[in-house]
Amino acid sequence: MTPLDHIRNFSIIAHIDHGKSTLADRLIQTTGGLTAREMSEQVLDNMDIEKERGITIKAQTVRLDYTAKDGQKYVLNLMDTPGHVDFAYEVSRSLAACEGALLVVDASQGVEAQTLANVYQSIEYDHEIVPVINKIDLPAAEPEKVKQEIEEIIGLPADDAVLASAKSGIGIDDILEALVKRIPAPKGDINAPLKAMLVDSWYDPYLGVVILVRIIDGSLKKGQQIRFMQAGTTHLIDRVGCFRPKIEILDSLGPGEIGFITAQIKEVSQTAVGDTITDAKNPTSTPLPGFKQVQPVVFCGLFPVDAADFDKLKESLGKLRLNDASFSFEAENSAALGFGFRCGFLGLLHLEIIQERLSREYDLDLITTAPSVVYHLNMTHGEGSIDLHNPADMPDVTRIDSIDEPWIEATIYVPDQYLGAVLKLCQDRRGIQKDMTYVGGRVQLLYELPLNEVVFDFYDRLKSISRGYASFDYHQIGYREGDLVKMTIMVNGEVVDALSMIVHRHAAEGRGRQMCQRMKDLIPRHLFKIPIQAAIGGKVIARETIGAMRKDVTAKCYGGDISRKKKLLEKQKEGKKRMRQYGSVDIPQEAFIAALRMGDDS
Ligand SMILES: Nc1nc2c(ncn2[C@@H]2O[C@H](COP(=O)(O)OP(=O)(O)OP(=O)(O)O)[C@@H](O)[C@H]2O)c(=O)[nH]1
Repeated sequence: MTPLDHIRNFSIIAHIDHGKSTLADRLIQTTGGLTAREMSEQVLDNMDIEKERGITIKAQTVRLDYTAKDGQKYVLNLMDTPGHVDFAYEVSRSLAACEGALLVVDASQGVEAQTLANVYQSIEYDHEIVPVINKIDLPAAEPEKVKQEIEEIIGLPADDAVLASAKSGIGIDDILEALVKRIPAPKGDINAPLKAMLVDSWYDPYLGVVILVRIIDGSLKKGQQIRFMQAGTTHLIDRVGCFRPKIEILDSLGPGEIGFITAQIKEVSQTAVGDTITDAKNPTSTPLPGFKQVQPVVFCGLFPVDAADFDKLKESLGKLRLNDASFSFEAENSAALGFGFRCGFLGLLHLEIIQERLSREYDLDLITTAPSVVYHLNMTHGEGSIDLHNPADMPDVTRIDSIDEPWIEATIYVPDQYLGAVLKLCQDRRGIQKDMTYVGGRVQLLYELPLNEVVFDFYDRLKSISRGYASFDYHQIGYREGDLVKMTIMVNGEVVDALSMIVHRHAAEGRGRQMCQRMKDLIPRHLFKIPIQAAIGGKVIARETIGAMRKDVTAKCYGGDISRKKKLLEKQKEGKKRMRQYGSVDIPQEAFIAALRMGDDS
């Protein structure tokens, strides 16, 4: 156990790509957590996808030993935090376990939307914040300008900001000293009953469920009976340890310390993040406030391209959920796509990551239906209100009084040469401008937007119209009534349930036309005409027709017998009739995928 005044708990907060993971690696290397040889690039990002995309998904904690210039030995607990908006809740829980934060800002980019969102959270937790201006090795670095931005935009003094390059190792010692000197030591009472925060948990194939804890009071050791206060369950601790980043087993964890425990727990779902862990026999009387439960906000259907893969998909989703309690799935049946699952995600990136892991790690070929948000339907005839997760399930309009949709408040930073395009994008997406401020050569925009307009492709569009320079962050601000309708797509008179979507009435026609055109290009000609229609209720708002392909059955009978020719033509007609009768149109899988991939030209 480390004495309280020799512990420092901190997280690193930054906008995506400003160098958090590189800095974390450098700190681990400098304090001897890993030798240079062991140091594979970015050890904290340990999932393949994280490495490839260069983003951090799961927050990790590493214990560092540091002998400061004052000759004292300190234990520094570093919590890595993810940078993407979809995972903002993980930032929040890591911050709750610390007393301070390193605020990393890229010297060539300056303060970005996420820097701001994260730093405000950190301020809410009363953290001591140490600004670090990273990447000063870059020729485009402008540390003085960035200091000014930190002061003007965030309102933090930046005189003593540390200038650093995580890549070339400049300023690393200064950062370590600043951590010891400026971040306060944790408080706690070893003699009080155990009180610890369940910070995070994940499934490890060798250890079972691993629980990351921050001890407030008391201590934790092997063989101790603990109770999760919120869940009301009791468990026997079988391991106590920390990450350096390699696992190290410890005798115990004391106040102020961060480490992990295992207690033969089989599923992550049994461990609620934010729960208070206490001693089963001598419990604390005051549990921690806990965290808000995260709710999936974006839903879509996942269907196997090959129907035989259904069981495999089910099993794979179950495995993924073991480690990610924030996504949900339940079986769904679509007339167009067969058996699949309706899945809920924290955002589009989360959706893409799960989708990619399913195809890469589990070798599954999938069709994803259009992502949708959760609508509140206020029903007539005293039926109350219901949550709609799947547009295909929308009840008859006569039973619906009004529809509420989720709204967000978005902060966008954009260099002023792209301002016009960004304003237009926000306007097109029904945005309401709340504020616009100039900071240096950039503009900070505050917009209220319906989430439904953002989930499709807003982020991608924003990046492409600003050549990657705009940054974006958002949080939900509640539900508002909207003039929303369900649009269905009919192919040959039959509703294709997988293509149903909820849209704003004014956008319906445009979207409908676009869908019909895409389907027209993608469905091959058949022996009969195929109308493709977009409709609201019974009313068709857009229509395309795929012309019939006339198979030249008579081609083979050159010359000769007219009666034989006639007979063949008759037969062909019959065939046509049968096709029409069944109403069966072969829609290739690519058609769904392409039709659902709106955006490229919307
Ligand atoms: N030139 C230079 N490049 C750096 C420095 N620090 C990080 N980088 C590079 O910047 C890119 C982003 O760094 P990461 O450490 O992955 O950024 P991050 O903030 O952890 O990103 P997320 O994990 O996605 O939130 C990488 O290509 C790094 O090699 C630096 O000091 N100088």
